[in-house]
Amino acid sequence: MDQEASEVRKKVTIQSLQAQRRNKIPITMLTAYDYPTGLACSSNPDIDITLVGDSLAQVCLGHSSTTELTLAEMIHHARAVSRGTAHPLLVADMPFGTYHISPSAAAANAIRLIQEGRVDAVKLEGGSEIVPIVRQLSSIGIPVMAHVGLLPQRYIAMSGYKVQGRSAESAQRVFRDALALEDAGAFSIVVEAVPKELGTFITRRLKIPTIGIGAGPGTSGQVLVWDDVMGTWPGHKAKFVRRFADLQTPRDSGVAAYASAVRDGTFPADAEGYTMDKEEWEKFLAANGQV
Ligand SMILES: Nc1nc(=O)c2c([nH]1)NC[C@@H]1CN(c3ccc(C(=O)N[C@@H](CCC(=O)O)C(=O)O)cc3)CN21
Ligand SMILES: CC(C)C(=O)C(=O)O
Ligand SMILES: [Mg+2]
Repeated sequence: MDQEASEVRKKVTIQSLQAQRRNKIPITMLTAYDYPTGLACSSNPDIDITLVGDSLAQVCLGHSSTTELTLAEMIHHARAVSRGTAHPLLVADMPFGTYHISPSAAAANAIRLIQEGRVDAVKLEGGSEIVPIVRQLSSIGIPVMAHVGLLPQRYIAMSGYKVQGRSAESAQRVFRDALALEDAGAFSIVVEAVPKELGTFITRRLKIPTIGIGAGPGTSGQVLVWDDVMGTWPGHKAKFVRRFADLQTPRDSGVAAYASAVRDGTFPADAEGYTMDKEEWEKFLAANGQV
């Protein structure tokens, strides 16, 4: 990252995020999947956290579910995002299956994400059942962001992407999970697709910052997926998505303008190419039997 960009804002830390929570300055998190989107997140001093979400499986690689993403793929993308990241805290999702087998396997894979993927922290989906894993990672100095509520890696087990915590019993489960994950050492927690009352309640009861996605305005921060924000995701638009830009229209018109200019011969123009001294060109022609 160049000097100029990194001078815009000091590197975000776990401590500075805590301060934002305390001072009620909403935390902004946005996903990125490659070098240019990493640069774009980093270009604005008001982005606090860049997340290399496993949503990249769907929005970037065309898979139908995040469960298809491998650790090697995540490392490859995280490493690219890291090259474009200066001040934001860089977090990567641990892909499905890379942290469930045992705390030591989870640690080995998280270490790869840090060393090879060059991220600052890892994010794990799950509740009380992953407490030993979160405890292990936190205890060896790997910052863990937890993720409760709707867990996209379990869309089959949960029979689809469904709002969580709508009954008293389900809300209790999400709340207890959040408390247990904080106690296990998570530095922050994503709360996905829960009623806004619950998002606010959890935020008030926890000491760590909560980052909501479809959890209402009462969380310590918000996160959205890059392609949802930019209007380039052609798939289903969840209720919590707001499009902040429409990049699809200019993108498609760029493709169309290029194709038509090549077709009608207006591209390339004279100035869009190179020239050769006449003398050299004649020498070349003569050497090839032409006058
Ligand atoms: N483009 C994109 N945006 C995301 O936010 C996202 C991904 N992809 N891929 C990984 C996960 C999957 N996520 C999803 C996907 C669908 C819904 C969804 O359709 N929710 C229903 C809720 C229906 C209900 O229970 O009432 C909705 O209509 O909002 C929510 C989160 C969030 N993540
Ligand atoms: C939507 C966020 C929270 C996420 O987990 C992802 O992008 O994978
Ligand atoms: Mg994810």
